[in-house]
Amino acid sequence: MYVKICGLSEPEHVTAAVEAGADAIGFVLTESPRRVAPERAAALARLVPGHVLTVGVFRGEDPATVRAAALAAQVGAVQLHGRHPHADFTALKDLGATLVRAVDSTADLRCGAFDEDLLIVDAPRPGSGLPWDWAAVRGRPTGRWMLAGGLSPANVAEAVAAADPWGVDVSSGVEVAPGVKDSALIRSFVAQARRAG
Ligand SMILES: O=C(O)c1ccccc1NCC(=O)[C@H](O)[C@H](O)COP(=O)(O)O
Repeated sequence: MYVKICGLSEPEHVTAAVEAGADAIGFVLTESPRRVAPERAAALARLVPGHVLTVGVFRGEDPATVRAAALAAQVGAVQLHGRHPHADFTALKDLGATLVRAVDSTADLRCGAFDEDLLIVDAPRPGSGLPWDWAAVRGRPTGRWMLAGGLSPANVAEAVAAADPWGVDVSSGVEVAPGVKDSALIRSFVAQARRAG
């Protein structure tokens, strides 16, 4: 089970996620209570070993803005959240970064349909922490796809059993307050996700 921990902003939580065995770590570079400046993301990314993917998260920005911020943040992946057109992914292909398309369950759920490398199937409002009907997508997404939206250490096993994803992604569920991550919850989520699949 591939595990992404998203919305990190403090060194101690980046280190906790790496030591817990997370496969990917996300830094929000768009409007959000979790937003960090690209330069801070770059400083945090320097704490991450090469086998862990660093992901810059965007929603609605144009490719030129994404490119500039991703280069400044020195992340290995860019995640475009929402209804970005195929052309946005095409425009970013030469960045050499892993491309992540993040959508809700009403979108095209074939990983690679927009030339992305990874797909996230999320709740309608990203970063909301609200569970949704994960079972409703079972069998629909193809390829390397992650389930997101309202996951937590307490429910990730249930969510994996319901949707049978390739991976999982969490933000709110490992926080003690909006935007405030908790190292124990991060460790617990990774452990529970590994156990689930
Ligand atoms: O996390 C945010 O604040 C956010 C804001 C705007 C666009 C995307 C955002 N997060 C993207 C993620 O990949 C989250 O991990 C995902 O939406 C799951 O969030 P949660 O339901 O809080 O676990």
